[in-house]
Order: sequence, then C-alpha cells, then structure tokens
Amino acid sequence: MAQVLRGDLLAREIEEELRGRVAAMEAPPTLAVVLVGDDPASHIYVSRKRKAAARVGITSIEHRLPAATDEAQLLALIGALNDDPGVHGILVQLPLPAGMAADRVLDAIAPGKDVDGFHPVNVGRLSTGGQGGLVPCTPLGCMLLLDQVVEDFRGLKAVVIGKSNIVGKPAALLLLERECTVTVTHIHTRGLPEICRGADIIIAAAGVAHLVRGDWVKPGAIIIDVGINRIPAPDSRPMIVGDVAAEECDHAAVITPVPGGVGPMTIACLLRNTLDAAQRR
Ligand SMILES: Nc1nc2c(c(=O)[nH]1)N[C@@H](CN(C=O)c1ccc(C(=O)N[C@@H](CCC(=O)O)C(=O)O)cc1)CN2
Repeated sequence: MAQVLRGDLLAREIEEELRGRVAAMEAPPTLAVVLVGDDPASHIYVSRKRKAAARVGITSIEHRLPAATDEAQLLALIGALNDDPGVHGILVQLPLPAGMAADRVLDAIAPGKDVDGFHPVNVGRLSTGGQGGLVPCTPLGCMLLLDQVVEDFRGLKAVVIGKSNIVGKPAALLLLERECTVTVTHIHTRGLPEICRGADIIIAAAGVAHLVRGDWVKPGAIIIDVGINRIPAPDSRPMIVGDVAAEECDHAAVITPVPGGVGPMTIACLLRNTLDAAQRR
C-alpha cells in the first residue's frame, strides 16, 4: 500500500510556523488579492487564501473587479498597489477573463511583491538558480512535500507531466536544482506511459483526470498529483479527482491525495512567500 502524503496536514504545520514568524514582526504583513470576474473556482480559492492568511495573522485586502473591467483599469490598480508601502504582497488570481492578457498584467506587478512568483524577474531568478526570488506556490508546495519523503534527490529520475508556467516549468527547474534528472513532458509527448515507467518521481500536472494509470508507475515511485479535475460522480454531483488513477497505484511508495494534497500546500506557500516578501523589504 502506498503511503498517502497529506498536504493538508503539512500545510497546517507550515501555518503554525508562519504564525510564530508573524507574531515576532513589528506589524503584520499585508497581502493584496485581486480577483477579476466571476469564475466560481477562483472565488473559492481566494476565499480560502484569505481565511488562511487570517489564521496566521496576515492582513489581506481583496480587490474585486467585474469581468468587464478594462485592462488599463486593472494595470492602474496594480500600479497603485506597487506604490503602496503598506502592501507587501500582490496576487492576481488566475485565470483572468477572456480578452485580458495575463502576461501583461503579471509583468506589471513589482517583482518584490510578486508572491505568486510569476513575474519574469522571479522566473529568471528561478531559472538561474539564484537566491532571493519568489518561487511559484504550487511547485514550491510540491518540493516541500517531496522533502518529507526524499532524503537525497541527486540522480533521481523525475518526470514532470505538464508544461505550464504555474506548475510544470517551475517544478522542473526546482527538481533540476536538486540535481534530479528531469524529463518535462505534456499530453502530446509520444510514449508518455513508457517515460513515466522509468521515473522515481512523477509530478502530474496535465489537468487531465486519471491520465496516469497504474501501469505507468514503477514499483516504489513517488507520485505528486497536482491535478484538480471536476468530473461527474455516480450521484451526478461533480467530484474532484487528480491526474493520477490513485486506486491503481498501490505499488507506488508514496502518493499525494486529491483533494488534500498539493492544493492546501499552494495556499500555505503563498503565505510563506508573503512573509518572505515582507521581511526582505
Ligand atoms: N494567482 C494564482 N492563480 C492560480 C493559482 C496560483 O497559484 N496563483 N493556482 C491555481 C488555483 N489555486 C490557487 O490559486 C488553488 C487550487 C486548488 C486549491 C485547493 O486547495 N484545492 C483543494 C480541492 C479543490 C476544491 O475543493 O475546490 C485540494 O486540493 O484539497 C488551492 C489553490 C490556479 N490559479
């Protein structure tokens, strides 16, 4: 039976540590959360982020804008938040409504306040292995989970499925930094099952429900399932499943659950980045 590596439990431990760090500060950090439009999942995630911030003592301020907001208005808000010395972290919840260029919006955030780690300066720091950048929350959460079960990453074969800027690419860079041998793949990769069968570590972030089957996984592999896919359940209410058919993976050494795995770690890492951004200032 594979060990189930619970991100929700680790996230609570991280919150505990962050609570101590906040308590030791002269004033609590402030996180500005920008939510544009009506995406229901985004509303849930923003609300979870704000509740978690409150639990550790971080002040959060939500800026809710209608879906029809003009890009220039959003850029003006980001400019004002950049200039506000009382704001330590800024996050713009993704996805943005159709017609808004996410790259232009993310590039407008001051790199030192970019607690999502999406600004090109932070991406550049990550890719050169330099210190001092802010690292995207989901891949950072994946690495903290892996740190629970991997002592020495050197030479391990890691396969990342998914090439997004939010997860796949930064996860690959972080694994490379630990001296894993990294293969970055995606849903169009030919021979994906065979490639996965060679992996000591699989990070599945393709956004396809149950893409990774049991026979793609070698015995003793470590699986980090980043997928959050809503599929119809037998009782017709949607249920959330990952990118991995977990019930077929008993022969893995370790697997993260969905829900309760990487998702809560994303939020804990956002809080950690907010504190880091505030303390670096
Ligand atoms: N600005 C950002 N936008 C988005 C990010 C991000 O890191 N920054 N990542 C995702 C969404 N996301 C955070 O924003 C996120 C997704 C899922 C969870 C989570 O806790 N999921 C639960 C289950 C899902 C559910 O109940 O609906 C879990 O896995 O246990 C947290 C954060 C895209 N946008």
